[in-house]
Amino acid sequence: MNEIIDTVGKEITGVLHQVDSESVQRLAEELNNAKRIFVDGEGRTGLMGKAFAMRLMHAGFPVYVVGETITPSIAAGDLYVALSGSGSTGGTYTKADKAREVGARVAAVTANPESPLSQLADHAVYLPTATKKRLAHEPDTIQPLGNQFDQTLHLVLDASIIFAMEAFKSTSHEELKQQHTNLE
Ligand SMILES: O=C([C@H](O)CO)[C@H](O)[C@H](O)COP(=O)(O)O
Repeated sequence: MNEIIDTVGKEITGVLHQVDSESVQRLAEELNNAKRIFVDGEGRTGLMGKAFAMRLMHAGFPVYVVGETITPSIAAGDLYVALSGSGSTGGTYTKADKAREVGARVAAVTANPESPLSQLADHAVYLPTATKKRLAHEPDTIQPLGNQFDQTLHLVLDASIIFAMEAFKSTSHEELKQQHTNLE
């Protein structure tokens, strides 16, 4: 068991060292410049998106998760954050396309820089990880399906919030705590 935990940790550390930090910094700038932020992704990728959206809300960003009951329509000046390891998931691509059509900006986080989503996005962060597709350029992994992408996604998105908080908001831990639900 120790060996598995150790290998998973090494996989993620290795990938994180290859992420272009400037592209993550630019994502943080996109978050800060957006009128409102709409986070989207399917399956486990979408679950990482929900964790990201929750923390953005605590940090004071106007954010929605696409598909949730009270999410309004997207408009010009907003940012659609499209999360997809493959970059080819139909629903995410179609919604990104729609978001651009109405004048919103699109930021993608994906493991495939050649994917349709990467081509469409105004800004893309590339995570050089293994996905469920197991494409030729993807690294080896002991983990199933898109675990390596999902884990890296979670850490990189959290890092982008920390950067945005430090650079643009100076939000204190106490302020974040104030935003945390008190209905639990
Ligand atoms: O749920 C998923 C699957 O378990 C892979 O780990 C994916 O996140 C879902 O299928 C969406 O795929 P991508 O758009 O390629 O991230």
